[in-house]
Amino acid sequence: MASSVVRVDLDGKPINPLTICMIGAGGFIGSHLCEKILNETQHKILALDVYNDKIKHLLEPDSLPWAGRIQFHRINIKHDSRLEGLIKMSDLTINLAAICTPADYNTRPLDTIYSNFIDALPVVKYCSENGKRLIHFSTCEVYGKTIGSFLPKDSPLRQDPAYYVLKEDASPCIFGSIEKQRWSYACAKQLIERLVYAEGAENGLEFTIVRPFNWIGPRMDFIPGVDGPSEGVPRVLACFSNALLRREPLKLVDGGESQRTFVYIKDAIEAVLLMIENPSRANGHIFNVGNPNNEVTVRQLAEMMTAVYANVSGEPALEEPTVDVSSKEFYGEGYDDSDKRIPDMTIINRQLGWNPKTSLWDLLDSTLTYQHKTYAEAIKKVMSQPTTS
Ligand SMILES: NC(=O)c1ccc[n+]([C@@H]2O[C@H](COP(=O)([O-])OP(=O)(O)OC[C@H]3O[C@@H](n4cnc5c(N)ncnc54)[C@H](O)[C@@H]3O)[C@@H](O)[C@H]2O)c1
Ligand SMILES: O=C(O)[C@H]1O[C@H](OP(=O)(O)OP(=O)(O)OC[C@H]2O[C@@H](n3ccc(=O)[nH]c3=O)[C@H](O)[C@@H]2O)[C@H](O)[C@@H](O)[C@@H]1O
Repeated sequence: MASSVVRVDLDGKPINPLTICMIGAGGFIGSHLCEKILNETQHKILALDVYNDKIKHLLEPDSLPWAGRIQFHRINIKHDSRLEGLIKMSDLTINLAAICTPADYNTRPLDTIYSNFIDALPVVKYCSENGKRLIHFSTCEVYGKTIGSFLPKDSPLRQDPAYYVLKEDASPCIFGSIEKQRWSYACAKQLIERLVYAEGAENGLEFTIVRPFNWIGPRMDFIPGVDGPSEGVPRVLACFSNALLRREPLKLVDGGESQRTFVYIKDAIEAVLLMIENPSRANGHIFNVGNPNNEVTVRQLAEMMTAVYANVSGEPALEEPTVDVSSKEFYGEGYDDSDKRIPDMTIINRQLGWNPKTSLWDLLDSTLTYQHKTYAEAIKKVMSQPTTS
C-alpha cells in the first residue's frame, strides 16, 4: 500500500504526485507497472489500451484502496481523437503499445511497422507540441546481431566483450537483408528512437528511451488455445510454458543455440519507476534494462524450465523433453535471429544506481508456479475436449 510518508527521489527531493498517461497499460509490462505505481506511490494513471484483462484486478471493485487513481480508457491509438486530450491532461506519457511477438515480424510485417513506427508518431508529436515528458519503450532488438557474430567461428576475438556487449552510446545497429523480414520490428523501433531523439535535439522534447532485454514473468503473452488463439505463437516463455503444461516436448528453433539474458519483470519495473521519479537523471538518456548475469542459450533455458516445472508441478519431466525444429517450419520464410544479447549496464548504474537482483532459477520458479496455478486446470479441460477437424 502507498503510505502517506513523503517519498523522495535519488537526490533527496520530495516526489510530487504525477498524472501518467500509460499507453499499452493492459499488456504484460503495463500490468506490472500499474500494480507497482498503485501499490507504492500516489501517482494517478490514465490507462489506455484496447484490452484490459491483465489489469481487471486493479480496476474492480470500486472499493480497492487505489480506486480513483486509475482510469481505464479503451482506445486504439491508430484512430482516436481522445489521445491528444489525454496526453495534455498528464504530466508524463509512457508508450508501451506495440506488436512485439517475433512470429508477427515476418508474417505481418506491415502491421509490425505501422504499430511500432507510424502509430507511435502522434504520441511523440503530441508530447513535443504540448511540452510533455515521454518515456518511450524501444527494444534491445535495435542492436540486431553482434559484431562478433561476423567473425570466423574459431576466432578468439569472439570471447572479447568488445565484440558482443551492447552499449547504448557505442554499439551499431546490425540488421539482416530486407527479405529477412524479422528485422521489420527492430528497424521500425530504431527509426522511432531516432525521431524521439531528434525531437529532443531540435524541439526540446524531454524524453527517456527504454531498451528492455527479455523481461519475463507472470502474465506474459498468452497460452495458445486457453487465453489466446490456438495457432498463435507467443514469445519463448509462453511457448515453453504451454508445452510443459501440455506435457509436450519444447521446440528448439535451429538447435536452440541463440543466447539471451532474461530479467525478472519485477526487477525491471523498479528501473522504470526510478526513471519516472527521477526526470533530471533520466531525461535525454537511452537505457538498457536487463540482467547480464542471467545468460543462457535457448537450449539451456528449455532444460532449466523443464527442471523447474517438474519441481513446481510434481510431475516428472518427459524422457525426451525437447525437439528440434527449423526456423522456417516454426516461424516461416524471412525469420532471422539475434545471436547474443548482453546489456552494458554503465549508463543505468551511473544515472539511476539500478541493478537487477533475481537469478534465472528464482525467476523461473516464481513464474512457473504462477503458470501452473493459473493454467494447469484450464489446459486439462481444453485437452479433454474432442478436437474438431
Ligand atoms: N517484454 C519484453 O521483454 C520487451 C522487450 C523489448 C521491448 N519491449 C517493448 O515494451 C513494450 C511493451 O511490451 P509488452 O511485453 O508489455 O507487450 P504486450 O503485447 O503485452 O503489451 C502491449 C500492449 O499494447 C497494446 N496495444 C498495441 N497496439 C495498440 C493500439 N494501437 N492502441 C492501444 N493499445 C495498443 C496491446 O493491446 C497490449 O496490451 C512494447 O513496446 C515492446 O516492444 C518489451
Ligand atoms: O524480449 C525482448 O527483449 C525482445 O526480444 C523478443 O525477441 P526474442 O528474444 O527473439 O523472442 P522470443 O520469442 O522470446 O525468442 C527467444 C529465442 O527463443 C527461440 N524460440 C522461441 C520459441 C520457441 O518455442 N522455441 C524457440 O527456440 C527463438 O527462436 C529465439 O531464438 C521480442 O522481439 C520482443 O518481445 C522484444 O523486443
